[in-house]
Amino acid sequence: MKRIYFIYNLKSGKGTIRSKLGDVIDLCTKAGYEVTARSTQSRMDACTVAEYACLQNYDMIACSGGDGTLNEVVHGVMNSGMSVPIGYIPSGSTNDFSRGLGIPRGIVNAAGWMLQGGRYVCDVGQFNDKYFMYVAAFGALVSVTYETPQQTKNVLGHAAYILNGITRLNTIRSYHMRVEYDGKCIEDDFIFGMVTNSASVAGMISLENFLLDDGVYEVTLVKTPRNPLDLHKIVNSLLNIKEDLDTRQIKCFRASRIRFTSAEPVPWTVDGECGGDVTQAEVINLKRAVTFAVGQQSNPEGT
Ligand SMILES: Nc1ncnc2c1ncn2[C@@H]1O[C@H](COP(=O)(O)OP(=O)(O)OP(=O)(O)O)[C@@H](O)[C@H]1O
Repeated sequence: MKRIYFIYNLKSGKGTIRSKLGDVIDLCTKAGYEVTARSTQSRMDACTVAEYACLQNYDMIACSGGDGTLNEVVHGVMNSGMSVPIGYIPSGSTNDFSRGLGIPRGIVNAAGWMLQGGRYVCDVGQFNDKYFMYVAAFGALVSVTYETPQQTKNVLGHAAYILNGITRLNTIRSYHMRVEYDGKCIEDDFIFGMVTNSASVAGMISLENFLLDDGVYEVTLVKTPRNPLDLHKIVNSLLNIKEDLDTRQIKCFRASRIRFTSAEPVPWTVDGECGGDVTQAEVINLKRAVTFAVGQQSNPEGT
């Protein structure tokens, strides 16, 4: 019999998975799987368990939680060196990545969808020695995703990020950085930068024109504004990125390998979790490195 390992985080979002567990297990059973279920017991538990499930030759790993839980499961699968498909049932407070993958809303809908047989082979990001699925970022706005207290996120969701972000606008820091990619180099003062593979970041910033399996990232760098009007324009542009921007204040480009260097340590966030303070960040797109269980449509092989 096929075996599925279901990892769920009761601490993510509003804990909605708690009341849907029976339905998810029933769907997996009806789809022909023997189910092993485990609630995450601490930070990084999902990583350890996902690696274990891969090494035990489970046929699929299902996980329910937010972007942080998914990130840990991806770490586990990558660490195992195996390509066991991941089924993702979003139940966090923002679930940025799920929008890009097209996962239907609602826990039961998402669970049914991941069991339909399609496979999507997706790029994974490497940020120094960490992996990420949809964003590595530094500076203003994005730091709110991991500095917003979990309890506030659970109760207020997106609104928590926005409130927290606005209260920080007057304390924005600037970082002098050298950014190297594809034989090019930009050196300037930046308040914000992000490397993304996602339809949205922090539930606020919406991006279009991206592919999750093309081996390249969208990079957005925001130069330090010279006055409050500049800052206002930047925030407006960032909250509604409809196409590639390359204005005086915002630099956008695509690349598969980017190196950020600074004299002082810069705090980064990786998939909404703390990524550490570093003077050098090497960001690499690992093309089509992890497989997701998705609906009925698979992405074409080798594109
Ligand atoms: N039993 C536990 N006790 C405390 N923390 C846990 C436990 N299990 C998992 N965690 C941690 O909870 C954190 C938040 O999880 P997750 O990101 O999935 O939810 P979220 O923050 O609500 O969603 P999102 O990232 O989409 O906003 C993760 O860093 C994870 O390691």
